[in-house]
Amino acid sequence: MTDRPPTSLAGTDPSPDPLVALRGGLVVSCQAYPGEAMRDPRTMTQVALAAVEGGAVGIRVQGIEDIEHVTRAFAEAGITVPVTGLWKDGADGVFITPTLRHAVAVARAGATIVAIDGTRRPRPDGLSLAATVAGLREHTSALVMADCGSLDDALAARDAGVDAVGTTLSGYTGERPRTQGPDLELLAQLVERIDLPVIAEGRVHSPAQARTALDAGAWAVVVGTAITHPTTITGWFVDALSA
Ligand SMILES: CC(=O)N[C@H](C=O)[C@@H](O)[C@H](O)[C@H](O)COP(=O)(O)O
Repeated sequence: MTDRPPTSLAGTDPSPDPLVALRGGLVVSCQAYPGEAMRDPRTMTQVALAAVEGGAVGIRVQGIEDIEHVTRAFAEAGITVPVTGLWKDGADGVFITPTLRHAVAVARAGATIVAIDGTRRPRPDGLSLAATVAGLREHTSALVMADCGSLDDALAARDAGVDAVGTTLSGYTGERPRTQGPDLELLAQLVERIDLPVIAEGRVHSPAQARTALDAGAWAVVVGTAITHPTTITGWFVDALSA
């Protein structure tokens, strides 16, 4: 791994198209879970700012308060790095920005890209994915990323009119095995079949894996846990020492 100088905080990418700004780069997902020590919008904002200092071309943030906080801080600092927002409601089934109401709230909180559940499972509000995307476009100018768990999900999401698809839910919906690292097989399928930006996300745990995902055709690579979740990272080391 080479050391690289920190990127200037101001205006890291002037591109008006958020997806173009992400191309070929690293998106850092900054999330802390309910009850955790770091679950505080100020903390997640500091983590997001640190990730931008390190060269992230995009940030992914969960929860309305965190999205508001991060986007406000970025605006104040003149940072134009796109923020992908999501709202997790619940912990199983369709829980990543599950309804149109959640999606609109995420966009209104300041996200330029809204990540929504992009699976073929029934949504809690009864709307189809296509109706959700259409509704979001009617109310906001945000782009839509579909968090998918399989090729069939991504094909359906493309047909529903999303702007990008991600491998985010691979290994979590029962359609794909939960691979040790990123699901490179699914990534390759999506790159081959889907004529939209394909974002590699989920279990990218090392720079080498991120590089491999990009070389496999990913538009951008999202890393969460391995950069921003110290409890899990600590556990990796503790496990290694106690093995
Ligand atoms: C399945 C699910 O709920 N994924 C969530 C989606 O936002 C996050 O918990 C993940 O941290 C994120 O996708 C990044 O992945 P990883 O932390 O593995 O780098």
